[in-house]
Amino acid sequence: MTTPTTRIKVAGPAPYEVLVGTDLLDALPETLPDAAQVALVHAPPLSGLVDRLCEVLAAAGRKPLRLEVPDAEHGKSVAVAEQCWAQLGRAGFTRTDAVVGVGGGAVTDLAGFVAACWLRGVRLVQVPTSLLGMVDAAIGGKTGVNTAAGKNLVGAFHPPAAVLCDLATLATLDTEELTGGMAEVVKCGFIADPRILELIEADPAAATDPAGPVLRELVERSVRVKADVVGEDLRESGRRIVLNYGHTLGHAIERHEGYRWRHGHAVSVGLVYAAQLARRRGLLDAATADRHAAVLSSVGLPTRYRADAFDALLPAMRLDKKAQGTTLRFVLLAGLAEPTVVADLSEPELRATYLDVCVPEGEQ
Ligand SMILES: NC(=O)c1ccc[n+]([C@@H]2O[C@H](COP(=O)([O-])OP(=O)(O)OC[C@H]3O[C@@H](n4cnc5c(N)ncnc54)[C@H](O)[C@@H]3O)[C@@H](O)[C@H]2O)c1
Ligand SMILES: O=C(O)C(=O)C[C@@H](O)[C@H](O)[C@H](O)COP(=O)(O)O
Ligand SMILES: [Zn+2]
Repeated sequence: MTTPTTRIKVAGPAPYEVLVGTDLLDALPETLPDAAQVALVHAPPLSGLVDRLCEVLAAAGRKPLRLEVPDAEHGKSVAVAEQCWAQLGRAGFTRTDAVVGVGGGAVTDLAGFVAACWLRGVRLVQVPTSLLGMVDAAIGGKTGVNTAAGKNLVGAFHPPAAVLCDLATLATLDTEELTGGMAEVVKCGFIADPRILELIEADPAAATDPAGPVLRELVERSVRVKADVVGEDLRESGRRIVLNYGHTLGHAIERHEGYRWRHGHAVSVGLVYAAQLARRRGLLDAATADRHAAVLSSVGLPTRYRADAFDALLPAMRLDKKAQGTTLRFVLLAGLAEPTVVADLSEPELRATYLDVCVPEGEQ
């Protein structure tokens, strides 16, 4: 069923719109005026959707170029980006041509990085097809790949010219992937829009129904939170850091798991950890801290991690992009929707709080 399209503006040096609705795929050519060639970066699970986008582009007189890449985090590497650049070179891709990322956050991060580097930056449109991609990864211009050193350590800021969030594409998304996306939705609830938390708490099943109105409202609210922040601070020189709530431990867990854990699942544990750090500090009341695990587990997200992992996680946390020199910086809450940055956390404090989020020995 076709539904009205919501248009959410993202401010900044080159403003753009995030469109949320259904049947948005036909809108792709108009987001790319003058592009003769359009490279569609996608993983195998989205090849059917890319067939349709190729037809739409061809009907509009554009030449589509399919760049199929390995799925999920396997595609998010310098080696895969290099293969994409080789294909762009063979096709004679110029600065008036464009790159489109079609898929989950891993593909939109990779496609963005490919576009940011080719000829030092060509036009990019994102067509996110996972919940996480729609509410977070495809918006705001953070692009990048993983390296042996860690998660997203190589990348560039390269905002898209448009983002098309076609909710109908969520119909084929695996339930666990949808659940992963809910971690970033919950993050938006805690850092900026508590109505998100109320909607999930009122009916977690409705909140995770991909065809239902509640999920649409959650997507729109989360997009507004992200758009508001990145529109003000594209390059993370200030406020944007709040979007990293839960990610210091989250990224360390992803690396520790060799990227076999989903991003959202790792961030979920990271959110609970950050809440407990704030509670121990006396920054956050116990009820709001405990609300984190309650709302995250209500939608099926994990809230605990291995008890024996802290010594491996700490050095990974130190590689976080928020670190300044040897000082780790955490985004914590000083109240509901009151994010703040805390830099003076000691190792004993980090270790003691880890006990609050770890699975007891013997249950791992
Ligand atoms: N740039 C940013 O601001 C930002 C923000 C948040 C997360 N991220 C990154 O996003 C990535 C996680 O994204 P994700 O959770 O979307 O995971 P993902 O990209 O790995 O996708 C998960 C799986 O779902 C499949 N999939 C996606 N859409 C589908 C659909 N409609 N139907 C069927 N299968 C579909 C994918 O092919 C993949 O197998 C991480 O790499 C994370 O670092 C980036
Ligand atoms: O957009 C942002 O800024 C974020 O921090 C959003 C995060 O959800 C996202 O996972 C992002 O990729 C993390 O960025 P990083 O700079 O910590 O790699
Ligand atoms: Zn994230």
